[in-house]
Amino acid sequence: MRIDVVTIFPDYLAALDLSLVGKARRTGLLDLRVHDLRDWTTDRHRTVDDTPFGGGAGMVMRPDIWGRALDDVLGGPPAQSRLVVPTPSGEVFTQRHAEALAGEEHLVFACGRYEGIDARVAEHYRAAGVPVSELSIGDYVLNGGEVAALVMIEAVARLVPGMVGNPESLVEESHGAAGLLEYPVYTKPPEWAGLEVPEVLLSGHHGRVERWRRDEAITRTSARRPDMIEALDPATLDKHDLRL
Ligand SMILES: Nc1ncccc1[N+](=O)[O-]
Repeated sequence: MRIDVVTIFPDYLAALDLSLVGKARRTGLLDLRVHDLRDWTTDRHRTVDDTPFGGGAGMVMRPDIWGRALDDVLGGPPAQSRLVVPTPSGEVFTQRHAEALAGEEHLVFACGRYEGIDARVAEHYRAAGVPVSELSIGDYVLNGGEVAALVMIEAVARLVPGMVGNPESLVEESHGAAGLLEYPVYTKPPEWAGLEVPEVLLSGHHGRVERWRRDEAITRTSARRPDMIEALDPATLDKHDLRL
């Protein structure tokens, strides 16, 4: 998979050189490239924004600059690229989106700052046949799309086959295939601060451990995310032998 990120703060994406994504880059699983939008400016001040038509506070990022940058970044191989625009006005990014994006050949993240990117940019590329996803990581306002891009890239990259050591661990985690929050986890020492590890986990009885974990996942999800319980389809409940 190839991922390009276009931003006026390329250093913000330096975190991607660490841990999972850093390893993927070294092993070639992930071809990740970060570009400075200002490299496509032509004026002395390397300007990327201007005042909004219709008035209002703040500045809007110019379509012509973004157009030159995205034409270059989208233009090369592979043939099918998806443009991802992190924005608070986007569809909320979930694990389902991460799974879908992990199946793409090429993702291009356009990180806007200020009041955002001129709306014609997304419109232009959609009309040109480029799939465009305007996605939000949550209902709060950041100063730009870079942090959101980091979040989405990490969520996507770890699903790329070969990225995570034990793919099995991807199933049980929160928001995983079962559509539930993960059960509580424990490790040594068996007693800490006067608190014991649940007896069943020390029993060595795998069937009972599995049952306890499933029940804990349901209890936790019901308490913290009743919306997720509502969204469960009966097939999932059956498949994972879950009883509400
Ligand atoms: N929440 C956000 N605020 C600013 C830019 C992008 C954002 N997002 O969620 O993708």
